[in-house]
Amino acid sequence: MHEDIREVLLSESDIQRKVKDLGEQLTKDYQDLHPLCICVLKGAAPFMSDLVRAIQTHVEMDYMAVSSYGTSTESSGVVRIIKDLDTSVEGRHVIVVEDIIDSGLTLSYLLDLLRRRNAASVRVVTLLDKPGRRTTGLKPDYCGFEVPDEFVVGYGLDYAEKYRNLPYIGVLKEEIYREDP
Ligand SMILES: O=P(O)(O)OC[C@H]1O[C@H](OP(=O)(O)OP(=O)(O)O)[C@H](O)[C@@H]1O
Ligand code: HPA
Ligand SMILES: [Mg+2]
Repeated sequence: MHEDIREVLLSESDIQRKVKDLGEQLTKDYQDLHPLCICVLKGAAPFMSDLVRAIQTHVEMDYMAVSSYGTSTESSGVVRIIKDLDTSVEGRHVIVVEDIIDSGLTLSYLLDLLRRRNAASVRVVTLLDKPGRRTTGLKPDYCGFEVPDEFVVGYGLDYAEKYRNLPYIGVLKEEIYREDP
C-alpha cells in the first residue's frame, strides 16, 4: 500500500468484478442503440478504458475534460470545460462515464449541456457515488459503489494530480492535504 493511503476501500479485484457487472448490464440495456460513451477526463479514464472492454455491443467513445477541484479537496463550484467533444451528440444515446459523483456540480453542468445539444437520451454510469456530499438532486443511473464522505484517490482519482495510477481506491491520509494552523 502507498504510504500516503490510510485505508484501502476497494481492491483491484473488487473494482474489476464490478466493472464486469456494469458492462454486462450496459450490454443488455444498449443492445443495437450504438451509444456514445463520454469519458469525463481525467479521472474517469481508467474506468472508461476497462468499462468499454466489458461492453459486448457496438459503442463509440469520446472525451471531455472538465475541472472544478484544482489542487483542493473541495469543489470550487465553478466547472470549466478544458476540452470539448469531437462528436455531435444530437440524436445520440449518450452514456456519461464518471469516476465519482461528489457534490454533483460537474455532472449537473454536463447533463444540462448534453440535453441542450439534443441528445436522444443521457444516462450516467459512475464507479463511485458519495451521496453524503451532494448539493444537487442528482442520482446516477448505474453505480459501482457508494463511498463514505472521505477524500478518496486511485484508479483515476487524484489529489493535486497524484495517485491516479494506483490500481485500487483508498482513503488519503488527512495530513497529506490538511493545512496545519
Ligand atoms: O460531483 P463533483 O463535486 O463535481 O465532483 C466529481 C468530479 O470531480 C472530479 O474531477 P476534477 O474536477 O477533480 O477533475 P479530474 O477528473 O481531472 O481530476 C471527478 O473526476 C469528477 O469529475
Ligand atoms: O473524493 C474524491 N477524490 C478525488 N477526486 C474527487 N473529486 C470529487 N471528489 C473526489
Ligand atoms: Mg480531480
